[in-house]
Amino acid sequence: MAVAAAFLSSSLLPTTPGSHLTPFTLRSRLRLFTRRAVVVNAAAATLREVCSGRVPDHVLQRAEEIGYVVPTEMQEQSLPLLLSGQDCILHAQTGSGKTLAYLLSIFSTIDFSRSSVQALVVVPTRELGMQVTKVARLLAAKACTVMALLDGGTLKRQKSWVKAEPPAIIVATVASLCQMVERRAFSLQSMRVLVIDEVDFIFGSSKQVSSLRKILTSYSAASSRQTIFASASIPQHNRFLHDCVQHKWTKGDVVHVHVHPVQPMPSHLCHKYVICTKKERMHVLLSLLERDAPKSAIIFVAGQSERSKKAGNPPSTMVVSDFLRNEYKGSLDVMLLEEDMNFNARAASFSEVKGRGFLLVSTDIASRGFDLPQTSHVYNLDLPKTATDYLHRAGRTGRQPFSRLELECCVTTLITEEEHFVLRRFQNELKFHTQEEELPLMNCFPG
Ligand SMILES: Nc1ncnc2c1ncn2[C@@H]1O[C@H](COP(=O)(O)OP(=O)(O)OP(=O)(O)O)[C@@H](O)[C@H]1O
Repeated sequence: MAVAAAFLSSSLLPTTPGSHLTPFTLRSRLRLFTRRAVVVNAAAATLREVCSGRVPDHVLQRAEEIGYVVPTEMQEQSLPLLLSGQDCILHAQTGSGKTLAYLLSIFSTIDFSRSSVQALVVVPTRELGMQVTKVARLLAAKACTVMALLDGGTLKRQKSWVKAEPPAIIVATVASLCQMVERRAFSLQSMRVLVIDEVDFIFGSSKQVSSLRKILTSYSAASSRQTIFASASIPQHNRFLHDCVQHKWTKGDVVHVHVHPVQPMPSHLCHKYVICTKKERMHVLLSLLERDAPKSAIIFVAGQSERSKKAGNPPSTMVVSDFLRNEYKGSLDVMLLEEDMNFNARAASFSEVKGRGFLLVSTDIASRGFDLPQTSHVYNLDLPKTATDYLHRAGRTGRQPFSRLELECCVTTLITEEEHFVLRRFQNELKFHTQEEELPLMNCFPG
């Protein structure tokens, strides 16, 4: 199996305070790691072999039944480190299988017979939390309890459950977790693994950052747990690595597993753009949908501004989904996912979308971690705000690690003439190529 060199940036950290690495030590450390990775790859053909002796057999058996037989490239590179208990920053492309990697690390560490919170996975959105919980429960197969503490109305009930019988694994959003810990529903003193998924996103939110710091330093100590950060994008990762050690979010020997460091965008995705006016956008989208005939698609729309909310306007997501419900004549179900929907409606939308052909109209809440492997097309009806947002939106397609060539995975962005330079900037930053598409023939232009 081919190996891309992972870049272990822990090698960039001074091993003792004040010490510095010379280019020589850096080179020799990298050589050492590359050699070690090759050895691991030569010997490791299956997930079972990579995890052998570390992950309980019943979990590996469940993994195989689900279809996780061969490790992805990022799993091959990270699992030997994760399963040795090393603190890790998993920095790898969207759809590379980070969830399974950190969950296997959790299952290798927890004591299935103990009733205490031993592992915590922190996620930025309810939907990602629901997804991670589902995979964890599938793997655990009732050998331990996995509880989801996600924002919504059930927290009160969960407080009594968690007190009566603490689950071994908790998957939580930052706000729900802090609410529970502060109300002393449970303690994190016996936590042995802490995972922060989409770490750059959570750190990027000024609302969540102080709570996140508490989770990292006040509720338990880095020395008593394994800490794992995951994301496809960790801007200024050397700085982040430095902060991890400096602020004691991790142990001093944290490892940065950086898979495909020079190519953040998965290479199997194709990128296109169509230049049109804002007025033409929805009709252009309709024609694209008719022409592309996606298996399933996510249509990203900008979130509603406070000003527009105050003016009583409907959110763009609703306008677009109503338009598609009226005009789209294909067989896919039009679904809507949006921040302001209540918990039950969001949960229903999210579960309905699974298993059927869909056109999901959403804001960026669907751009992080969402795993809907049947998504063949992504449409950016509005240009994302940053290159990182583009990366995560694009990464909602092409998510079947071993059958990528069977499905055409396309990201199409609708832009005005004036926005073209922004797309070019994203292209340079993320190192991908976009191709201009002719404006598709439209049945009816807006009057
Ligand atoms: N070893 C494997 N064999 C087969 N499928 C796998 C394997 N590992 C992961 N997958 C599948 O690959 C898809 C992507 O995995 P996952 O959601 O963990 O990606 P990710 O790296 O977390 O992506 P993102 O950064 O977008 O959140 C999922 O559908 C998952 O079930």
